[in-house]
Amino acid sequence: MAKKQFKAESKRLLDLMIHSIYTHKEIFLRELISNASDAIDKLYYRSLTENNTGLSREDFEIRLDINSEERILTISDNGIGMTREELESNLGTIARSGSLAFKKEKEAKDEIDIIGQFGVGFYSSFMVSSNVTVISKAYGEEQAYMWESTGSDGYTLTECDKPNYGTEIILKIKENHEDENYDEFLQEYKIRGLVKKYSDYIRYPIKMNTQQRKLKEGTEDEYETVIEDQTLNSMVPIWRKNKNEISTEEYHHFYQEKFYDFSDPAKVIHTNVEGVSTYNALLYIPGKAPYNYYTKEYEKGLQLYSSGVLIMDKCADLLPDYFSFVKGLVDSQDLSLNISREMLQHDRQLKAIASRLEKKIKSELLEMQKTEREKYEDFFKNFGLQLKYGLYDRFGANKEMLQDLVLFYSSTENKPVTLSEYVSRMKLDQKYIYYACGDSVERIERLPQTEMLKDKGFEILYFTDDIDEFAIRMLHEFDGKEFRSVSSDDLGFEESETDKEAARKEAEDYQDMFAFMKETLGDKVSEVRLSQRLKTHPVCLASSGGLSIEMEKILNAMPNDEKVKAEKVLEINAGHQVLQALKKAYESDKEKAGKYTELLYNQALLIEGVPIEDPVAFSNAICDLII
Ligand SMILES: Nc1ncnc2c1ncn2[C@@H]1O[C@H](COP(=O)(O)OP(=O)(O)OP(=O)(O)O)[C@@H](O)[C@H]1O
Repeated sequence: MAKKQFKAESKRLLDLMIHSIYTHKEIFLRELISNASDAIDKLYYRSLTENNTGLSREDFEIRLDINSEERILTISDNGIGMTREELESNLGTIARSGSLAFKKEKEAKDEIDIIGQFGVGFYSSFMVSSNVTVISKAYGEEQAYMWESTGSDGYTLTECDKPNYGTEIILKIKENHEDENYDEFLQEYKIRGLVKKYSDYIRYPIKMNTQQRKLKEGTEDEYETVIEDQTLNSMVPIWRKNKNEISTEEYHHFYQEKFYDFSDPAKVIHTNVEGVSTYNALLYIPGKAPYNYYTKEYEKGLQLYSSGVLIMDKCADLLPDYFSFVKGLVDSQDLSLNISREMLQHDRQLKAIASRLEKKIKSELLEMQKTEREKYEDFFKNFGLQLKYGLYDRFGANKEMLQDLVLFYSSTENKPVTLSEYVSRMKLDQKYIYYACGDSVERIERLPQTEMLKDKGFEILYFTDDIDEFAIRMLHEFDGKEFRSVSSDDLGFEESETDKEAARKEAEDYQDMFAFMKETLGDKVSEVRLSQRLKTHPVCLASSGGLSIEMEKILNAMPNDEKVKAEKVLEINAGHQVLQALKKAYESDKEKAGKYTELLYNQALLIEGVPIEDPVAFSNAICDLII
């Protein structure tokens, strides 16, 4: 059976394409400039492969011209141009890319950087123009041609005059519309901004006659407007330069301009990778956390460039959440872009790049931790919380990546330390990595629960952020050592048999009294017992379940109705006189013993920073004692 060709209503197809591919009208300029750059690249390629062209790289340029009265914007280039047939096939056939064909035919060469591949970019000009005229003369040809279309009812192709080879795209910009402002595409300021945004790193100069206010010659305070030919683009991207050609100031200046920060970055990471995925990346770790960093408004992501053209301003997939503070950009020729160049078709290459960047960021941070400790501590003050959220996130799946980067304040070093530094200092008889939780270092410093551990010379990590204990629970252990809260049931002390026996006997002596105290407190505590961890303080609270008292405090402060309850144990210091006073009261006056019990329990809550249930009753009980 004879095969039939698909038929397409080209007018409808064009309309559909113009209005559905791109989300931002302004990208038409990026597309036309990219085409001009491709055309120049093709001619430049020819000059490299043919000896007698007499062309050199400096001869090439792209020009923009605004005629706001006539509503005309012109983009011209002195590239390879198009013959009649090429105009017909390239601009008369939707989705035919002469550039892709060229690239395939010539195979990639270092000096050229062809951008076009889908054969649709040109038509984006109809998003902003009521009429598009293309005047083109192919290099080496005598005759120039004019292609003209309104984008809806076909095109005309006629002979015309054009002195030099190259192409001119003349756009008749649409009239303003109720909800569309087209006038802006006739404003020098806007056009200059668009070139900077999307086409700053096109490798040929993009020139425009611009109006400049200048001091009138021979005067001191008279100004005049002069027309000056200006190159609008930077051309050579800083990240494609050799590292040793770039000064720290240059790196910092670029950062401040591009990412709107007043302060210098804490670290610059510049990497050029070749291999399975080839890319350049220039990353910065900010010196200060942006004011909205820990809010929902903060958007993470790196700028993504393909062959020097901006594809995406904030590509979130390039950064994991825990490194969301990193700013910067990635430039790669290997990306499979979708037709609008607004997204990536499938993210395999992107994933590969992201995973390498992640490792690079980690190794640079570790290096900073090792060689520039103060700077690292500053960095951690800014972004440490995010790293700790990262540890907690996804049930600790990022443990390997993050556990070496976190710092906690140390009771013995009096400064933030890493987990491996802690482990390296652990005593021979020390079973666990100890930690204590509280609102501030000063407050934890005074916690009775830390007394015995400190006395034995054990180091304690102070957890002052709400997330700390949750994050560490996800870690479970570090370097084979489990974490233990100073308030937990078992602190892992090695006790001799005689000590154990003495403790057992002592506990037996108070068994009945503790049962009485437990009964008095009801389900507020799960047990009353002698303490292993106190030295001078009379009482403290310990927790015996999976949920610590600190976690209870944090979870209950969250804005939801579900309240949780940690299992609390009231511990009494065996060496404190209060125990004898209690015993005396228990034996002679049960009512008094009951009051003492309530008082001690409330005291323990206060020390812990947990609000007491009935402050009035508590203060009355103290008054009763005084009277
Ligand atoms: N200024 C120009 N000079 C020479 N040829 C051009 C010019 N502009 C467009 N062309 C030709 O027209 C073809 C179609 O252009 P169009 O912008 O629609 O697609 P493309 O650039 O190939 O691909 P993409 O859709 O990815 O941009 C190009 O491939 C190129 O061969």
